Amino acid sequence: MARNPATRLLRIYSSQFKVRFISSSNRFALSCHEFHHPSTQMHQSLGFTHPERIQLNKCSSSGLDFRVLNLNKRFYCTPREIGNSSDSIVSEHGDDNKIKSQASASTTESFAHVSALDPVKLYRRLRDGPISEKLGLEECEELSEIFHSFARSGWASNQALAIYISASFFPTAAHQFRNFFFKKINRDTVDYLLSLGPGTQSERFLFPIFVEFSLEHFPDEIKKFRSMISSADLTKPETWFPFARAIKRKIIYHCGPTNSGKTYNALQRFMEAKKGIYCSPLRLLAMEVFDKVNSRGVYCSLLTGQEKKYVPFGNHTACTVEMVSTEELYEVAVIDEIQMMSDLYRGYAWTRALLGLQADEIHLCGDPSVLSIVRKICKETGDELIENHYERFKPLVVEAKTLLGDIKNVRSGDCVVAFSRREIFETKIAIEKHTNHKCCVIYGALPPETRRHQANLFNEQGNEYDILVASDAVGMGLNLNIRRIVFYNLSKYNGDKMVPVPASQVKQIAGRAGRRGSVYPDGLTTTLHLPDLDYLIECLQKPFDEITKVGLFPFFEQVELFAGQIADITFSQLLQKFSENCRLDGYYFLCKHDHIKKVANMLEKVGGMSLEDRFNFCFAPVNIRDPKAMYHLLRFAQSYANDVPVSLAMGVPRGSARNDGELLDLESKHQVVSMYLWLSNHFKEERFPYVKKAEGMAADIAELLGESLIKADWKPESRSQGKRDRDRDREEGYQRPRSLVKEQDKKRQERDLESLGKVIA
Ligand SMILES: Nc1ncnc2c1ncn2[C@@H]1O[C@H](COP(=O)(O)OP(=O)(O)OP(=O)(O)O)[C@@H](O)[C@H]1O
Ligand SMILES: [Mg+2]
Repeated sequence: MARNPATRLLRIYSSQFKVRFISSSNRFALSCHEFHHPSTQMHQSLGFTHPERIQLNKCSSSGLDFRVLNLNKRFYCTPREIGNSSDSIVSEHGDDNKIKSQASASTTESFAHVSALDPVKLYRRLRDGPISEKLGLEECEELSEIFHSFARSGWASNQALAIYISASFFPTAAHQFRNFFFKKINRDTVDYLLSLGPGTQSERFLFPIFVEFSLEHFPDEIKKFRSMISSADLTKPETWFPFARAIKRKIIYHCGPTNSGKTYNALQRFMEAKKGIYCSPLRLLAMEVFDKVNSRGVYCSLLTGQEKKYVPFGNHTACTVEMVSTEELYEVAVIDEIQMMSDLYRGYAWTRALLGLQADEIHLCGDPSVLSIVRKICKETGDELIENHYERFKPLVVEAKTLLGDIKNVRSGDCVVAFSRREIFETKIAIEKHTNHKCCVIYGALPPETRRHQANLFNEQGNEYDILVASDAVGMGLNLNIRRIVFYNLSKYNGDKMVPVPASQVKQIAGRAGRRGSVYPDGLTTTLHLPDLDYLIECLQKPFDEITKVGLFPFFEQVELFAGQIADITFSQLLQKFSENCRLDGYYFLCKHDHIKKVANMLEKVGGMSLEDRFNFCFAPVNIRDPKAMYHLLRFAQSYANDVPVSLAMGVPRGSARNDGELLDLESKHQVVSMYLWLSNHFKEERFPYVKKAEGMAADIAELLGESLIKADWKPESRSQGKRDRDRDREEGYQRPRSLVKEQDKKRQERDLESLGKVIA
């Protein structure tokens, strides 16, 4: 009669161990205070110390599989090994592959067939089989560990998306799967799973069974998630614009570095066309084109988020890229600064313009970084692509001498670029105090009108305003009379910490110097501090990175469709869910929208707003770090939702600013007025009856700001920068404006004058 292996084992082991037989089945628990080492060899090889806790996972005619719990190691003994009491060899299932394979070779005999089973069959066998016999405590523990690891597996959760098990539902599904398993598992499967242990192997084994289980148990969840996913489908964005697809478009990519005539050439075609649209990255640039084109006798209207200037009989429009219509037909469209498709926040506007414009000819102007992705897009859209490559009119020369850390070394025609408002004002004040130069100032928070005024003041020859102090706001496309760009520093605050300014941005800013047609056709660039020079040179020499993804953002209709799948959720949560679940093709990314979510959160307080109004309000141009501006936006939304005329309820100061606080207040007030104008252009105009008043206020504030900047000789503050700078000063010991410097200091000083006169193409 075949002996029960357990009994045999017990007997064999009895000669070596003192074993307490706990389970009535062939599963054991040995507690090690009763464990005696069978031989010195075993004792040495395992290094057991008393007391040990042993769990026997498996004992059959093929051998003994057990785990030393307090070592958390698994071992396997073959019957021969077990039987040979004097030479007991115990193999460890662990890091040692040799031992592992020896173990699994033995395992093969008993339960390896489980791994070869078709998961569908295995699942059905489990499902239709009897309720499983009770598992031992230790076995339960280990199985639990395996399932726990499965439920937390990123791989499994990711794979589950393919059968429409969402990432948020996956842990629940995995838990129910575990319960099912515990109820229905059979001995071989337990043994096999235990032999795999928690981790990759068991996950790979369990997953197909999980799929079968899920398909049968969660049809509703799967259906729901499937329709949610299909409503958050952002794949194939080229199919969103069937009218553009119906046109055989000719795309001309004007590809080259700054100051190479890209925009100029595109605008030539724009002006020749019967009907044209120019899409600008900035209001200021749209205004510049609007002026230039009209001055050439081509009637051109202006359309930005804030202003509509219709020129009678005009068939041309200069607009900001966000405002471009994909419904109108044009002969020629120009999309300037096309590399902005990859912008993390605003990229979607360029992508939409490229995919959706209904134009016979589309001129793209930009650096080469998105050329290969534009090629791919044109393949998908079926458009013809023509590439025109450009070189800089004049080389940009790096002055290796730098300003030697002394701002007094500025010269007429210099533009000093700094990356914070505080540094801009500090520089302006220092220059005006220590030299005979006067400064114009351009930075992002200034209204475009004021920036334009400052730019004109600087561009005009024969006045004392011959230095420009600016932020990276001068970086894009503008044509200024700059002889030399001087980088005050080359690092900036990214909202979290100081980081080096990206090379592409450095190139773009430096490219403002020596524009063709300006009074200084030879461009120079340098840094204030010598140690920053190498980084400047490095940036200018660096080839353009190839962009691999461009931005997308859903239309309202897509968000609405998605919202239909989910009940009782705030708008900000809805956006979050959308971003978690949306599907995108390989070379698209979903644009960041944290600022939109912040506004959405604030607007939660406003009841009675339709989803569409909410969506559109969230795009209003507001500085989310400016509490005053946020307060006014909330007020506008409340009035709008309550169906009462939206009032401005804000006064304009009588005179120009006398200190930085007042200057900040003017900036902030202009932003509120600008927001009002934007809303009036995006919602029913009759609900915003004070547009005229707002336009007047915007002009007055812009003028006051201009006057204030000319007078400004006070120490700058800033809404958030002040605190940040204080924190930074505390942390790092403020000596002078940060630069990249500290780390690379010594190395660079050695090389400084070597690169004198270095010419960068
Ligand atoms: N063929 C030309 N004749 C006269 N002026 C030109 C010509 N091409 C370009 N320019 C002038 O050269 C300057 C730079 O040209 P443009 O603005 O087109 O450069 P860009 O390559 O678009 O630069 P960025 O990348 O900085 O936008 C402009 O003032 C433009 O008017
Ligand atoms: Mg340009």
